[in-house]
Amino acid sequence: MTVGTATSPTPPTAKATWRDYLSLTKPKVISLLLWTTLTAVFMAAQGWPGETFVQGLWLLTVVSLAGYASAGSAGVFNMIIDRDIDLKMARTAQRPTTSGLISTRSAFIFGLALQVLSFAALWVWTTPLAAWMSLAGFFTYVVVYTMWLKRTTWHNIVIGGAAGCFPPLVGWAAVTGDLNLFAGFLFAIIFFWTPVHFWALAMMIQDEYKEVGIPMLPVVHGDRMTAAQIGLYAIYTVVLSVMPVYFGAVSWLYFFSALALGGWLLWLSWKLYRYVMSGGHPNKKEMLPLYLYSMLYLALLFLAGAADRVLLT
Ligand code: HEM
Ligand SMILES: CC(C)=CCC/C(C)=C/CC/C(C)=C/COP(=O)(O)OP(=O)(O)O
Repeated sequence: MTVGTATSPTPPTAKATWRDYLSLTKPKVISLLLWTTLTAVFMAAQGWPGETFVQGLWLLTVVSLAGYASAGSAGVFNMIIDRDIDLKMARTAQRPTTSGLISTRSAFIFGLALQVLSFAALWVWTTPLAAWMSLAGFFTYVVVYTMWLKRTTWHNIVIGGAAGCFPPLVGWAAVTGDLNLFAGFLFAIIFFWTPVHFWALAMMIQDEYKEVGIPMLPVVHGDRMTAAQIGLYAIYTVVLSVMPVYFGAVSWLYFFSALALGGWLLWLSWKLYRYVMSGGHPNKKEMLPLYLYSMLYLALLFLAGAADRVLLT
């Protein structure tokens, strides 16, 4: 997490570098989004995703670059739309769109170019459905979450969080040109995981959200309600994560991994719930483990899914 301090706009003489443009794409967040895309490629292919080594490598390269460009473009538009509130929060005040280092016009052209290139590349070199799925993710994040829900309701990240569920569908559709029930489970797992991931963080930085009037759950309904909702969503996530085993889509390797990983997610959520219910105040020491583990959880769960389907199913 980057923690900065609000500063005045950068002088117009300062020149943006490629690193500044890269930062608009939210690279760290994308790394996990892309991981869910690439592991889904292997889950769909149930092996190397091509008839020859080169074919598979080509598909992985296209999906990685186009997936990055699409999610990156969504990040760029998010930073353009949110530049007024980003300027007022220490965590986001240094962004090139808020400091004025990159103009709105340049950011817009950059974001649009990334999205157009990504859509075309997925369409031409993978499948049209993969291109549509990435556009759906982009639309959900930029329009549904950022423009509509983020500033209006605490349900913002539950509904808007659907954006982050599209990357595995992009990977799956890139291989098969189709979607199935298992791909639907991958979508659902991320859908229910997102509130656990985000609300743990939102509790820590709720003062900033409050100051800029963003109605995140801890701001609107307090810590107890947030801790309870985190617990509920953690239960949904773990239950959903083991369900594909029942349908025979994955086997024991995934099953035991999902149980172990999920067990720890439940334990950390329970610990947080107990702490908050006993009157404890949200702080880094208490919230950080769940926030950080949530990301490891998702990464390892998807890895287990890919390993299982490639080696065993
Ligand atoms: C609407 C849904 C989501 C919201 C509101 C959200 C919000 C956030 C926020 C505010 C941060 C802190 C970033 C920072 O410190 O600048 C963060 C970090 C992160 N998020 Fe999410 N997130 C969401 C969904 C996702 C999804 C679906 C993924 C990947 C599958 C993801 C992966 C990450 C990663 C890897 C980080 C760590 C980034 C870092 O260390 O800088 N997030 N998230
Ligand atoms: C397939 C495809 C294109 C998917 C896009 C999915 C996507 C980009 C999800 C991002 C989730 C995320 C970082 C939310 C934080 O936004 P925020 O505005 O609450 O965070 P901030 O305050 O750090 O800007």
